[in-house]
Amino acid sequence: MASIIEIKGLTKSYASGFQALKGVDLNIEEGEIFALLGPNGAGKTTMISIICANVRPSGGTVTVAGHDIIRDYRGARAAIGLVPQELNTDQFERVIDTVTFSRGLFGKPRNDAYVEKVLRDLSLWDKRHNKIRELSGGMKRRVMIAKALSHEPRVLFLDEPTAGVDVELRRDMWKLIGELRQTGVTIILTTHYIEEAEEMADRVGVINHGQLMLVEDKTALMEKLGKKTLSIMLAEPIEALPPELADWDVALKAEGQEIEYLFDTRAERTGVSSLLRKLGDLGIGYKDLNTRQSSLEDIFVSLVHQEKAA
Ligand SMILES: Nc1ncnc2c1ncn2[C@@H]1O[C@H](COP(=O)(O)OP(=O)(O)OP(=O)(O)O)[C@@H](O)[C@H]1O
Repeated sequence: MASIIEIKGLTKSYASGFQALKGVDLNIEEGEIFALLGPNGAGKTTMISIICANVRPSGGTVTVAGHDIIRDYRGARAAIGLVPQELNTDQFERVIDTVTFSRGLFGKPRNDAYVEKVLRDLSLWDKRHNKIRELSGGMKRRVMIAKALSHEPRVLFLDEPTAGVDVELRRDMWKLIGELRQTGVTIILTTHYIEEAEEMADRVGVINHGQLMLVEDKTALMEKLGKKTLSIMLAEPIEALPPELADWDVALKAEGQEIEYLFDTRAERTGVSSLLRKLGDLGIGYKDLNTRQSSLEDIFVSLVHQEKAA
């Protein structure tokens, strides 16, 4: 697969002196769904804004479909459809007009058949004569996507496509994004929902403090994320872990009052019941148990640790 976006050594310092991006290298392959994950303030919006040529980089280069975002701004921008976080459209306009108008903004000749296809793909055709203010929240989001697709871009950016929407709408959106990729458009989305990346992405990039900390195939990343921690609160504290527990990934915590066991939820055998049996055999009693799914934050913490150790 050829890369449709090539980012090399990208940096951004804002006028305040704040360094929002610290040298990002990334290639996006044509036709993939790439999820950019990161906590608030990690630099996701800055990165997207630079690629979409809305914010000027401080250093590095970006090309989109072979067009340099600075030297060939128009060529690069024409290849991109951007769906921003906020709805930014005139509420009194009719659906079909706003989409047709957006196409015109990119200097594309009128093409009613294409606009119809986009509206049909997004299940908006029946609502084409409605004013945007008359639509539900989910439909308004779809209008934003239709606008972004109006000029036939090769890359579609979705900035937090499901932030603040209910579970049902989130699922609809995921289905829709999956369908859009069938049309051949490359999709890049930012999110801080792991589940969203899990559901849709081919590859995932994790950004934190302006640095791309990892870029990985989704399946490989989810193997790492699929870990759970079981905390076993002991009836009596112990001094050290008995050697008989060496087969399990356990650690002694809380001054010997707690055993923590890290296990893979996707494994055929999690080892939980055998561990508890073994504790019984060893005469180690416990008064409570709880499990916790590793979160994106855990991944960040472990990545940051690894970085520091290196
Ligand atoms: N115009 C600006 N001037 C100064 N600092 C800025 C500016 N825009 C963003 N920043 C800072 O850059 C950092 C990265 O912001 P950015 O919006 O890219 O993060 P993000 O990952 O998209 O977060 P969110 O999920 O909250 O949108 C933040 O610390 C933010 O405060």
